[in-house]
Amino acid sequence: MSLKYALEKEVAVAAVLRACKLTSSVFNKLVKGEQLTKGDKSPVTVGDYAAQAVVNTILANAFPDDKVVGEEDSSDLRLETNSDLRNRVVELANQALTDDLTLGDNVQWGIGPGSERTSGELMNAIDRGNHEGGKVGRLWTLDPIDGTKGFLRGEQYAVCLAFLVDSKVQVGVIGCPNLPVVATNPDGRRGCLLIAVRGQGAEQRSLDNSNPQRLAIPKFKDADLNFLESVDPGHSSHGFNERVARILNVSREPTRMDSQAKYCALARGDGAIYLRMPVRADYEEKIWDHAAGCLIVEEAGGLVTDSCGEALKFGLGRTLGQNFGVVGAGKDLHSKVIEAIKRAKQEEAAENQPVCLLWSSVRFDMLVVKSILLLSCLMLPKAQAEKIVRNTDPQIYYHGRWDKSPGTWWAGTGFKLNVQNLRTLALNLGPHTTSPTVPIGVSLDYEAFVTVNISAGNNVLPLDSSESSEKKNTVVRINSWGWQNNRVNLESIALNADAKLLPYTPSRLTLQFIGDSLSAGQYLPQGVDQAWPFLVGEAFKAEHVVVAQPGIALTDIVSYGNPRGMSVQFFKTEDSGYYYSTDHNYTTPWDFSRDVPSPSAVILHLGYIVSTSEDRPVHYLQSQLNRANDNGQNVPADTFVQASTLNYLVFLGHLRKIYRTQPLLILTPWGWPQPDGTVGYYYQGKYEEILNLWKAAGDHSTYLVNTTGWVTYDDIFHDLYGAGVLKNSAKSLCALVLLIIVSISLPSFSAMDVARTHFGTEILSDNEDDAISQLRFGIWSVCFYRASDGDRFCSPRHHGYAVSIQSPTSSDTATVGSSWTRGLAIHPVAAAITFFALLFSFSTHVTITLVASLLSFLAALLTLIAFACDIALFAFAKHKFGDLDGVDADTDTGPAFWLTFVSFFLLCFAGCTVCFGRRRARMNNASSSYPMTTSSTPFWKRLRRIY
Ligand SMILES: Nc1ncnc2c1ncn2[C@@H]1O[C@H](COP(=O)(O)O)[C@@H](OP(=O)(O)O)[C@H]1O
Ligand SMILES: [Mg+2]
Repeated sequence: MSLKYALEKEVAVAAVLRACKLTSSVFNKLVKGEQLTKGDKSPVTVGDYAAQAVVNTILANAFPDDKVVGEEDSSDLRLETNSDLRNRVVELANQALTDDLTLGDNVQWGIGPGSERTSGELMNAIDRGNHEGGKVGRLWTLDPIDGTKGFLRGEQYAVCLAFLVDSKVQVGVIGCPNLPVVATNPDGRRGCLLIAVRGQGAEQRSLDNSNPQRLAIPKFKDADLNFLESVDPGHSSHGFNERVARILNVSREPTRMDSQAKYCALARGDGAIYLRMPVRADYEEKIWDHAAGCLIVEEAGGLVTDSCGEALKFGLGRTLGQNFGVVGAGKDLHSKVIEAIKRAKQEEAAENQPVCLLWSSVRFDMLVVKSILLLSCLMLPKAQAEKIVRNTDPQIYYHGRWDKSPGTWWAGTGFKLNVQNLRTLALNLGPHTTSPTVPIGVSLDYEAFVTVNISAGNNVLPLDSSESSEKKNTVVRINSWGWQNNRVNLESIALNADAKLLPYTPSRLTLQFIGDSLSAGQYLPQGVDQAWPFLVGEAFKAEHVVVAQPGIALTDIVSYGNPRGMSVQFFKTEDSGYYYSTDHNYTTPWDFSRDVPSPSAVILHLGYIVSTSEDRPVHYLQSQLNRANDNGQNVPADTFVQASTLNYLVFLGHLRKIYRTQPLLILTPWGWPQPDGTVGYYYQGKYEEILNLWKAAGDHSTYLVNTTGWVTYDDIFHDLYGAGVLKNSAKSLCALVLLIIVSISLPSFSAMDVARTHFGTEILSDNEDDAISQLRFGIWSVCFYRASDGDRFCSPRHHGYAVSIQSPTSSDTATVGSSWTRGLAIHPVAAAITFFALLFSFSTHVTITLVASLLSFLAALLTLIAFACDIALFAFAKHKFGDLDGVDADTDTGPAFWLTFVSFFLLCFAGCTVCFGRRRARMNNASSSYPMTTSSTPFWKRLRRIY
């Protein structure tokens, strides 16, 4: 019978010893050029690669089914430009693998003379370390050279290998080629091997695998306490350690060394406390940097946790996720350190108060000043420390497509949070954030989205915390709404310290939309947040993902600046840039497994962008605005459906591989409405053809949604191209011209009379000596036509004129007094108001167009009153002259009468167009809240509207 994990321990020891021999030999011979800089700016040498190749080769032979999480991967090494480096790695690895067998070695582990591997085999061996880790099963984690910077300086580094079962470390082996065997004799023999198996204790051997010694952490007297910390201040906060040291009365200087050699030193009692507090909020500790050391310390009688006292979580993947900081110490001391860390955090928060900062900077000899400042500092409410939520926190509910940076990709991409006791919220954004700002929509508790502009760095969102009450939950929804080139590179989220992040419960209905500019919300004041897919998603209270971009074609062609069509872009993107940046390449497949929950239905609206110009007539406004290139990409209908490699049917096929059972809803494009009310449809009949072919291929959960007649001219062009504004302004303009002509009236325009009377008999008027045959009523004067020669004579221009007619047979007279003509002056007033309505109607601002609308209605009302005056004058004159003795009079309405009538209707229509015709206004209504939250009454009613 053998002890548990004896074989794993033996294999790990053999592998680490060979790797140590390799790395020690390489150090002395390392030449310029034998090192690379990784993406995270950390160095990696031929030693790191070769050591990983050796250890992984041994593990693959001994335990072929075991998974490995290793620090390095071979992608850089495989590049042709790095062939020298690769050859060197192969040479070093083969030297180590073929070295003679020593005691305990087994030839079946792929070692010993004759065990050379090819370059390809060794590269593959390195990449066996690419496993993502996880909670269950057997797993190894390897850091081939931990503390690479120390290694390059010739100081401490370590080869670290740990074996885990179901995320618990069972075996840990660390080789430290430069660690003195006895700490008190730093110039003595160097090279230690530390080994621990869970439940079996920890031991140290020398690097020739001899001289085993059991390890036990000693009890430290207060005076002997000291810290073990990283050399690199970018890896662990030296300042915070100093603060904790002060609280614990630690007087000894900290021991700084690179790598997990610190854990070894702790397990041997060379130092008392391992403390590693994060410097960067977004950095997550890697499992290979802690697993082996953690077990060695624990088996030596110590405890390793995060800075809150929580166990380190090795089952989350390649990192420790949310574990914040790492603390290791003997069991008795550990709880004191955690307590001291807590106090240090509070102190740090309090010192963020300016008064406290002042206090700490005043010299001690200014005792009075210092005392006053201290008192004020203590009396001030404690500054709120922040709770930093990293972008990898599983409680962040991401939606849409995020690239690796991580950055939002398509419009509408964002995240949701469910926060208890929320008071402050700041977004820390990385350098990939679009400059200078990105507009985001923010909605609290399903209220309407409000726009906030944010940029790289720290962005405090303007929440109104006045209504805060403890223990309430707030659902925060945030998304980037810009329809193009708007990326939010989320590094972390800062909440008030006492806020608690809870899981967000997504709606059971999730809709995936795929579309183009109309779906992306191009030109809408709030982009995709006002576009149809977003509104549909909101109306259904669904989670929704919009994958849409202006000008995007279905087929793989260059289209309006998009180098690839949707049939490529839907599935792939690059990971750290946008089209307009140089690193755009569409090579990284999207990870669809992150779509949780996966969509209940997929809704497609594609086709317009690629259609032929015959199918889609150039619309009225386009021709007006001379947008010459916007007449389709001329993809023939048959190609669109089938025949080329990236067409609708192939696209559906690719979609089906991801969305195996979900209904696919194919919307026929809305069509292109013309001002005359007709709609130009394109690819007519082709969508039915697609569906039939698709069904014939065996798919029966795809449906056609025929949108014929759904969209009219007003729906599209009011807001998109300002057509509504033009149409509306045109009505006001016509009304204005008519009213001005009417207002000028007689005598300037002889035909612009409100009413006119023809006399069959020659009669006399007060105003004219000769007999007259006709008179015309204008706004400012009356004109007479002489019976003898037809000449015209007008009364002087006057506001409120009068006219009298005498009966030729009696002394009877008929008078139209000034009270009947005075009211006609309302015509120019209506014209003036119409002028202002016209001016305001050119604006696209909602409030101003509303004012334009009101002014149009006011002008219409005045025109109506003017028209009533016209009617009254006409009716009175007809009655008065008709009743006159012996007079044959025929009174009729004049052109001004009817122009006033037409102006009234034009103004009514102009007012209605602005008020009711705006698609934007309807969209705003449709985006009202969707109260599906589980929390009771929302307590943050809305964002403070200060932006
Ligand atoms: N910002 C950061 N914060 C904490 N640790 C970091 C870090 N950047 C890199 N590291 C890790 O710190 C390790 C070294 O730890 P130490 O500072 O204790 O020697 C590095 O291991 P490698 O040297 O294997 O890359 C690396 O994994
Ligand atoms: Mg490391």
